[in-house]
Amino acid sequence: MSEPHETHEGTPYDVIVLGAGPVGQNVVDRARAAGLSVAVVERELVGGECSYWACVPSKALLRPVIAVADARRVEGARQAVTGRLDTDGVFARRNRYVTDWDDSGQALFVKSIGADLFRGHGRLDGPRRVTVTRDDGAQQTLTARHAVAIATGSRPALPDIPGIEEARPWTNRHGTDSSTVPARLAIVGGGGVGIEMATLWQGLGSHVTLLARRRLIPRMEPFAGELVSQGLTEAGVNVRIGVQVSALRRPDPEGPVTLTLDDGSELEADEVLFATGRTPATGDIGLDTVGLTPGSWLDVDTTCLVDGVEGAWLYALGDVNHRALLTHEGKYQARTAGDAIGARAAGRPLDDGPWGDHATTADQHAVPQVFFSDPEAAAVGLSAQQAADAGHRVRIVDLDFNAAQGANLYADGYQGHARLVVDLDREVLLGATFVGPGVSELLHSATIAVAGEVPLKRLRHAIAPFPTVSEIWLFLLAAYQRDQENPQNAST
Ligand SMILES: Cc1cc2nc3c(=O)[nH]c(=O)nc-3n(C[C@H](O)[C@H](O)[C@H](O)COP(=O)(O)OP(=O)(O)OC[C@H]3O[C@@H](n4cnc5c(N)ncnc54)[C@H](O)[C@@H]3O)c2cc1C
Ligand SMILES: NC(=O)c1ccc[n+]([C@@H]2O[C@H](COP(=O)([O-])OP(=O)(O)OC[C@H]3O[C@@H](n4cnc5c(N)ncnc54)[C@H](O)[C@@H]3O)[C@@H](O)[C@H]2O)c1
Repeated sequence: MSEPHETHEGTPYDVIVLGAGPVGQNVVDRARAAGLSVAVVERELVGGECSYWACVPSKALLRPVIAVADARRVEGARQAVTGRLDTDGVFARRNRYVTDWDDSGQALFVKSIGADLFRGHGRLDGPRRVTVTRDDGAQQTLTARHAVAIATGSRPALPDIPGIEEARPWTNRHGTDSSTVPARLAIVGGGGVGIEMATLWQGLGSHVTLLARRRLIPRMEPFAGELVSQGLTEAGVNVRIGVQVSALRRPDPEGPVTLTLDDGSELEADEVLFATGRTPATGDIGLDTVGLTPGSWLDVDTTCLVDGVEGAWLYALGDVNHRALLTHEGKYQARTAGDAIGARAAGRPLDDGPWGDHATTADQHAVPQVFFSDPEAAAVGLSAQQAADAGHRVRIVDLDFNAAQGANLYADGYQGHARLVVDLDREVLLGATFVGPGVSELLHSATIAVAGEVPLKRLRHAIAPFPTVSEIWLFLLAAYQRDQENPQNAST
């Protein structure tokens, strides 16, 4: 296998990666660790959406909002919170975390692991070939001996509503890079982006109206959306569920935007932010040259090889395969596929059975997700409904946090709710959901229990330290045991 720095125009690389977001960089890293030469193509910033306009800036902006809300829940600390958030300080902190949208540090990392970075727009040009078009129009063709990995991510999906262009809506981009606080912000969409943006912009001083056509964060247990809606309302957000936007107008580009809702009413705001889902960034990457449909999500097998492409050379990782649009899931796929690429290139047998080194089994069973709203909502595995739909015989264990003695030292009047979904046939966890302040750090324990299929009989020996939020486990497992002893009182 060749050393990357000996590579020159015309000499094939072992692997070409399209997109240097978190997912692209992880597959580069694993392929390099396998001794393969790697070229990575990036058209914008090395680090991707996650580093500059999604996970990192949103969490950097949310943290001060949540820190103040947490202090207000503690007698003695509450009295010290006397002013408003210093928005200049909050934006300066965000700017540090996104390194002022300068990607030289991440570019240096890519080069430091021995990959060649090509700046420009990458497109497939038939099997194992990629053309790179630079901003100045210059083109270069790269070829791959073993694999091409597509990690081009996703873009905001905007609905086709009259007036949407004229309204110049914010998406996750301005929602995370703005350094001005709109006096009135309308947010359309009640998924993860919608609730996090509502939490942070209301916290920074905007009057936010959140418009959702159905319940909030619908992929989690229904109580998660209800508690988040309650928290947003208490923070001052106008949460409107069951409404749709039917038209927008903004005749003066510098003036307010007016939303017409499907009940005939109108809403005026200084900015409108659309958080209505994502579309794959696969529209202009040459998919047609390898028999695939441009603009489609890419279905993959357990090693992340794209379905329907001959020769085991094309991989799709991260948002583009639509398995779970989360950075940590994409990075897991990238580590797994990177190792599979290495094994295939070396002619070694694959370990791609369930939970094998070259299988992304957790994508099907144990996807953890945290929404950093106030309260936080954290879940892994199946909801009760998903478990029932999948035909499992389940027991549901519910707990209000005020019953969890050790946990409630965390905040005065500590509020929240947890649910376990137990597979009664195997007595293992299928899923867990926690909603409340500080629960994000609780989730990994549940992920271990779900991915490890830890028997509940053994889980009760995993002792939670007193007095921590983890004592929620103690009360959940005790409730399960009580239900087993008195099944007539239990929820199934
Ligand atoms: C507001 C917001 C908050 C989020 N918060 C979280 C969170 O807290 N935790 C979490 O896990 N997930 C979060 N997500 C989801 C997360 O951002 C994505 O799952 C993640 O960015 C996917 O990584 P990726 O590498 O697949 O794609 P991206 O991060 O989108 O990176 C893709 C890269 O490919 C490049 N590219 C695209 N096309 C080409 C081409 N043709 N040629 C060359 N380069 C190309 C792009 O420029 C980009 O740099 C959030 C999303 C949003 C919108
Ligand atoms: N902390 C995190 O992990 C985090 C935070 C934010 C986003 N994300 C991920 O990023 C991805 C994108 O998030 P998102 O919130 O944009 O998408 P989403 O798919 O989670 O939610 C979009 C919401 O918009 C609604 N919607 C769609 N079209 C609409 C329309 N025309 N009018 C009104 N509502 C409409 C949908 O019903 C849905 O509830 C998600 O997969 C999410 O998990 C993760």
